Amino acid sequence: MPLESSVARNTRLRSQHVKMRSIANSLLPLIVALLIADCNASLPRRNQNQNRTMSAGKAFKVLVTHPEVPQEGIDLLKENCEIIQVQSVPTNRAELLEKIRGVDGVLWGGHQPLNAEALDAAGPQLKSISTMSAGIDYVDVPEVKRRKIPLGHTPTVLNTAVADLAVGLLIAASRRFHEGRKKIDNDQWENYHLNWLLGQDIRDSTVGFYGFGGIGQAIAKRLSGFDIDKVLYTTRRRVHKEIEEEFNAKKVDFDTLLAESDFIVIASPLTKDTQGVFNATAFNKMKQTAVLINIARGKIVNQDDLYEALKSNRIFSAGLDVTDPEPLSPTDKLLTLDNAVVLPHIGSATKRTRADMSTIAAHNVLRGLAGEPMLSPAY
Ligand SMILES: O=CC(=O)O
Repeated sequence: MPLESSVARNTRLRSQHVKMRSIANSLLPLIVALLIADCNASLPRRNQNQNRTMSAGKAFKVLVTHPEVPQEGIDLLKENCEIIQVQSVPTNRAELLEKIRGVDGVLWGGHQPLNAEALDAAGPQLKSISTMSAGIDYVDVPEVKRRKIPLGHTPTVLNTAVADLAVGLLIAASRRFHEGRKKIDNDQWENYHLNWLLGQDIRDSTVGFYGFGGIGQAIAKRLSGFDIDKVLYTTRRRVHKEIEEEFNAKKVDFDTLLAESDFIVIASPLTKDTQGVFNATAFNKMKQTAVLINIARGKIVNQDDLYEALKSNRIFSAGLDVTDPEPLSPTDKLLTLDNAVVLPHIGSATKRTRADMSTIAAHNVLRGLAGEPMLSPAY
């Protein structure tokens, strides 16, 4: 039998990896459902016993810090816990600090600071907290850790919603949607010019990811249908070889990412190391035709420098779901630009995703109360 050539072998292995990964991806919702079912089965029994020994009432008091947390999560908590809920929107800090006093668990349903002030107000009996977000830059994690309080968050369930939106922004920014719409509004429809509103092609492009975790990979998966040439990524740690193979992705340093990418997608957490890294120096290293997408956190970009880079056409355009600050003022200079597509931080804003986020957050809280590992621990 002829020996298989190394090219044929690599192709076969790559196709096996892709198949395995696609099976794993399609099983993900099932795995989450099974985990949830497992929680449903185990936690009530445990807590019913605790209720019995406590003889009356629910075992735990849980504060939900937002009145609009989807019912799915509230119903889960209600089975075992007495719920106290903040009623004000936007959250009134005084109400939150008053209601948090003496609770055992907290479902932190907004992006207001979760810090020593809130933890002190709660008191030492607090044993479990979950945010309802992937990013936790508004949480003083060292302070929560120091008090040994389990902390959960809700990554993964929002990957697809955020990735869909990122692709939308990438197309909108590269094909000048915002500028085109303004032309209609201003009665400047000039399509008798052949070179009117020409954009950047996605096909054959190099897409660079600053941060290549679950959300970055979900975006790359979607873009693989757009005939892109290659994926570069900059992260602290290299991702698994199988993932690199699946997306034809290569880890590069930041300067290479800037210099070689046609599209740069920011998909990393905001930390002291990532804050402001996309500044004038970085924009000056990018291609003049480059499109910048940010679905992560506004503060990773120096927004004044971005404004200058867009205004002077140093880079082609930007698509931003996140800004600094949020909400952005309606008079912000960024909004005057034709080549900036700006959205009001709606990456995870779909009905199903919000419901899933509340479900995972509720299970995190219940598991923390039961002294069990959370579904998605934040540390
Ligand atoms: O930005 C949204 C999140 O971090 O969940």
